[in-house]
Amino acid sequence: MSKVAIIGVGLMGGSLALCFKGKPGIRVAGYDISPAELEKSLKRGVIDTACSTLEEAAADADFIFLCVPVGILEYYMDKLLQTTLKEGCIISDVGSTKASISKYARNRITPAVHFIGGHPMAGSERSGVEAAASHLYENAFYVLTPDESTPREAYDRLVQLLQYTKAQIVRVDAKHHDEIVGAVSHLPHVIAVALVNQIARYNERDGLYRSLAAGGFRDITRIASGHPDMWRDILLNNRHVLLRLLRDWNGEVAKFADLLESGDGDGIFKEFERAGAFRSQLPERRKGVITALFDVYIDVPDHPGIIGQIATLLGNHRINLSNIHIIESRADVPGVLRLSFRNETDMDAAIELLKLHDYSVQL
Ligand SMILES: NC(=O)c1ccc[n+]([C@@H]2O[C@H](COP(=O)([O-])OP(=O)(O)OC[C@H]3O[C@@H](n4cnc5c(N)ncnc54)[C@H](O)[C@@H]3O)[C@@H](O)[C@H]2O)c1
Ligand SMILES: O=C(O)C(=O)C[C@]1(C(=O)O)C=C[C@@H](O)C=C1
Repeated sequence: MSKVAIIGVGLMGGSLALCFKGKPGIRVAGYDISPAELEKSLKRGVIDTACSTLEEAAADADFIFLCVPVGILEYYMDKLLQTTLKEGCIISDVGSTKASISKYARNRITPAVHFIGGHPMAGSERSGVEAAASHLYENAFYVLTPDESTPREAYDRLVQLLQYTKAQIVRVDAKHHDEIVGAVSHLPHVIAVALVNQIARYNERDGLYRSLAAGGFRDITRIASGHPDMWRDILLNNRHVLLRLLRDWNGEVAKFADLLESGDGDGIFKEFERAGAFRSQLPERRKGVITALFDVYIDVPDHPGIIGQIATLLGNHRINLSNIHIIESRADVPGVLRLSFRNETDMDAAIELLKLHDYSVQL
């Protein structure tokens, strides 16, 4: 029997619990500061056992997931390291920033247990266990940030458990994660909130602003309804990255002001054209925009049936392909195919096989 302890059974923790609960050989224990939340998660069947203390949840656990706001991760890390944990226990988290908690853990962790930071790139503006769903992570990227001191065995064990989320695991350096996620998640939240507050200010003098706010405003501002506690912690934690991003953002806004001032229609057209082209390349059916690390690119000659041949070749060798995408396909140039795999093992096996069949493979 494996015991999984979820600390903070809200949207993210509750969704993880739902992925693991009822799976063969797994028991899910939950702890939350709010007895009401914990009671709800037990009633909803999200966890097997509700624990009234952190120590009770952590005792004998094989995996502990910290699913609390970023600002209290270090506090819980300390508390966990003061309790008796099972030898080989893996502590992970789902916090939206990774550099500080990874560094904090690295400086304190004892050899008997492991910390591997995590961040599923999925979520919503809602919070609490009512919003939890077993499919929340499906097809999303799930970042893990092990470092050079993380034993391979522990990393593999965590990846194995996370297969139940049906997410695509990507391994990223913690600082690199914070830079990219600062740009693709934290900055957009700041922009959405600032925009809503600007319009709310106009609406105070003329209520027609709110009435006429239609699809466009709703689409770009859904994320402005995120939980203030959670976002305060994230933004403060990643503030050095965000300050740099906001300076860049000011530049983008200033560029538009210049284009408008000079009446530069071509310039405006080009801005929209460039944005549309990039946006159309965002991964489909996925909930984040971090580049998959399990992608390979192959040059393919321009002849009919080539995609089928490659898919069949991989299929015959039981290598699971999660996506196939034609990047370039013109009569006068060789095509480029992007093959995506769910994990490193499949990707490595595919590279070996394709090279054996004389394909030119690039990572
Ligand atoms: N919401 C998202 O879209 C999203 C996505 C990815 C990662 N995250 C990260 O996941 C973490 C949890 O976010 P969430 O959206 O699940 O929030 P949530 O509010 O839905 O859940 C947090 C849970 O933690 C509990 N909690 C709060 N303080 C606690 C404490 N001191 N001790 C024990 N439990 C405590 C709350 O009662 C709640 O049940 C955050 O670190 C956040 O950055 C959120
Ligand atoms: O979809 C949303 O509502 C989210 O805000 C999810 C989102 C994101 O920005 O993509 C928000 C915070 C996370 O840490 C990860 C994902």
